[in-house]
Amino acid sequence: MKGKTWLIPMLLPHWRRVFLALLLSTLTVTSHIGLMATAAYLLARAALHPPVLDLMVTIVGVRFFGITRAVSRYVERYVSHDVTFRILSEIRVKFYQSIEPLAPARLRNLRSADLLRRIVADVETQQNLFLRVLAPPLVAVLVLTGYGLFLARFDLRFSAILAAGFLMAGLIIPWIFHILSKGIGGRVIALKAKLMVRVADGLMGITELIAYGQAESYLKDVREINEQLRKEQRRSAWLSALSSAITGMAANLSMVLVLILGIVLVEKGRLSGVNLGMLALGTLSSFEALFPLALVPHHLEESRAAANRLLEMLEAEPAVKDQASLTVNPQEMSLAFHDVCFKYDEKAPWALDHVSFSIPRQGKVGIVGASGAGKTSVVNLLLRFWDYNEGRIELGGHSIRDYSQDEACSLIGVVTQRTHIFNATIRENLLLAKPEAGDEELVLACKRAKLHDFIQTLPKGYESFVGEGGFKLSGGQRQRLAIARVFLKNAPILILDEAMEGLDPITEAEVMAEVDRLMEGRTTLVITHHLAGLESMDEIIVLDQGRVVERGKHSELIQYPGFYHKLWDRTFTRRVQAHSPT
Ligand SMILES: Nc1ncnc2c1ncn2[C@@H]1O[C@H](COP(=O)(O)OP(=O)(O)OP(=O)(O)O)[C@@H](O)[C@H]1O
Repeated sequence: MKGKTWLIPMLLPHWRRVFLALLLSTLTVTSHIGLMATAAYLLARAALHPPVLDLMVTIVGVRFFGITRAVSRYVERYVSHDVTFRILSEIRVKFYQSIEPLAPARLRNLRSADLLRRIVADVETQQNLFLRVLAPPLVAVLVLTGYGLFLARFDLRFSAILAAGFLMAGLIIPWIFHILSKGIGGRVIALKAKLMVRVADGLMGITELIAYGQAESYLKDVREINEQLRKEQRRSAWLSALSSAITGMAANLSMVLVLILGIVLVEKGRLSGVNLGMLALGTLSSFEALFPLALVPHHLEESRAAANRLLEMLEAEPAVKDQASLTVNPQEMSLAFHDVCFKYDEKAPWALDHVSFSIPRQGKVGIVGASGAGKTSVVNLLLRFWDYNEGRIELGGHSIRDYSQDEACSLIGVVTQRTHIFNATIRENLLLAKPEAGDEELVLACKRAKLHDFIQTLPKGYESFVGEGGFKLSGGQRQRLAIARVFLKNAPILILDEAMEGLDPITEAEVMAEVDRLMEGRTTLVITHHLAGLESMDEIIVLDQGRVVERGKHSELIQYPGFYHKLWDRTFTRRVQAHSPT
């Protein structure tokens, strides 16, 4: 039910425009009735050859209604779409504000195509709720009342025929089709979303699909979903067309009944013959108000399904709830994990199991471990993407739960192997870290990250576009851009999460110097598979399946026959092999 009514509170602040749109819509239908009725009356009167002057008022009436109909239709479309688009833009903002706190924890389960569909198509579908669901019944009631009163002046039975026709075409027929089309709108929305996700996934993985010879079977899957969608849409179109046709029949039937009653009344001398055509055509054209009602069930079902998908996101609980914020002194930036336990969901195993370590202000700690050991989970907790289950995490002596996510993030600079580079200019990519930074600051940060000289060689310098995901940059340049961002942000805590992963040894050695500079004066957490550079760490934590299995300085750990020793051995042997002559 909520999916049907949720838009109403959003309409209330725009009640003036909504009311005006309803009035204009009623005026359009009324003008149509007026045009047909006066035209019929004019023909009937003209057939009796009265003096032309007697017809003048009716001629003016035909012109008046003709013009009013066109103008009011235009203004009505303008006003109703204006109010609808205002509401749509409010929904978009509201939706974005609601999903922002859900990122990334609650959004991970959604495919990007599905999320995109919710943001774009499901929001767009909401325009039908006012234009095609709420407005038409109200206009129909106003027209029924107005024209019904007009007919009552001639004979109450005309009004009764009109009311019966409206009841049939406006209530009974839509209700029957509502039952017949139950679930179709929801299925169409769900299938469209599924198709979009499937196509987007396939396009992104097209190389793998071709390489593994799976393109044809994938395409078959897409075709199947498409076929299901086509069947549902065909059924929906068939029902809509049938419902419109039956509504048309109800309109014609009402006109015929009015005509029959009119003829009887004319014969009895209780109605002038010139009014016959006017009453019949007026009745027929009053059904214009009812034609949109035939599609109300279809649009209602679709808007409800789309609204439910939006509400699912709007009402989702963020993984981390922001508490009242503290004011902290960034100079005091120490970091500590005390017996922290964390799992991604209730049934999952512990990703971190009683993990403890601490980094004093400007200290350096390294975390190593095999894939899946829980290294990135430590970062996820520090950035407040997720909340931990047990223990305590402290930033600058305060529980991290006392910080809002924004505050926690503002204290931490992160360089990861997956740093996202936006399809924008170098300047815009840098400003992400500090939107208010001036040119001098940007240049200084890039000089410190050893990126400035490269930027100078580009024809457009800082205004150069770097392409999607920064594809116009090399791996080393992308990492340098990430480092420049952190220099710009100048956060007191630094996290290097596999920052050197994927770089060749020469680039790695070059970038390492910039990373060392970045670490100076910052509380640093280094997460890595590579042991290079860990000699300078105050402490190294070795994680295995979420548990701390070894800890100590590099010089201590290589003495102990454990995971670190093995990893060191392997790294050392690889280095020797790489440098020995073949
Ligand atoms: N978003 C997630 N939802 C559910 N489980 C997750 C999620 N991210 C990680 N995990 C699980 O938590 C555990 C720890 O993962 P984590 O990413 O922290 O390991 P890692 O040491 O960083 O691995 P890698 O070096 O491969 O990045 C793994 O078992 C992983 O499957």
